[in-house]
Amino acid sequence: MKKHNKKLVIANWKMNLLKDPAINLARKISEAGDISVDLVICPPDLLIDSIKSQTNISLGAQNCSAHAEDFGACTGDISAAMIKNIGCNYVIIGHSERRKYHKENNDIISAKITNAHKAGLVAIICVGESLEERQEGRSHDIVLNQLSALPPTSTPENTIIAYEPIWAIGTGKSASLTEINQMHEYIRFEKDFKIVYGGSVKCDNAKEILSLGQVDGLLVGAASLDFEQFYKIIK
Ligand SMILES: O=C[C@H](O)COP(=O)(O)O
Repeated sequence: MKKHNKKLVIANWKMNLLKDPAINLARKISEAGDISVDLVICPPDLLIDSIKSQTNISLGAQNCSAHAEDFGACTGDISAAMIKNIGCNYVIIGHSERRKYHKENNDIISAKITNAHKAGLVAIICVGESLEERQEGRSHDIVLNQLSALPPTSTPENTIIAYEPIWAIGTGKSASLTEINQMHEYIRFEKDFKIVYGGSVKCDNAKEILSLGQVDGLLVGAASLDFEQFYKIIK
């Protein structure tokens, strides 16, 4: 049974935008009226401080360190405590691009979620199967295994689950409404948290996806980089 009424739209800018266009986009979004959803933008880390100081948008990071300490000899890492300190309230963890390019497994993802919770951040945990896994009928098992990375600190208040089938990310082919609703229902049976959908969300399919009973919101990649399109989504 769906319990969460307010829709949430999370923009994942990934590794895109230089400083000036990023600030311009964030300011346009911040100053836009008639926004009917809760909104979170996850820019590249280097842009967070500038956007924080020039807009009133709620912000998140796209990753955090798995290291157990907030500070230390961990070259290139940014801790959850640092992300919180710079003014973010959210962090995306376990995106399929990080699972693929950085070989993140359940142990690493679990450590990152624990760190996010300890820092007072809401962890947005990405789960989803590949096309091959779906065709083999293993979607539920894959997602269930990914959900097992959630540490005992996870609650509906500090954790959001993003269902992102890998075959729908950046392909222009989103999952069908039935596929989305069924997987969200399955996830909710395991974890009754806020569950958002990601994967080729555009202005022309966002409304019907958001209207699904099991969908609490969206995680938007490419379409969040274009103001006109993103505004139609959040309006
Ligand atoms: O985090 C966002 C997802 O990877 C979706 O990306 P996309 O909207 O470009 O398909």
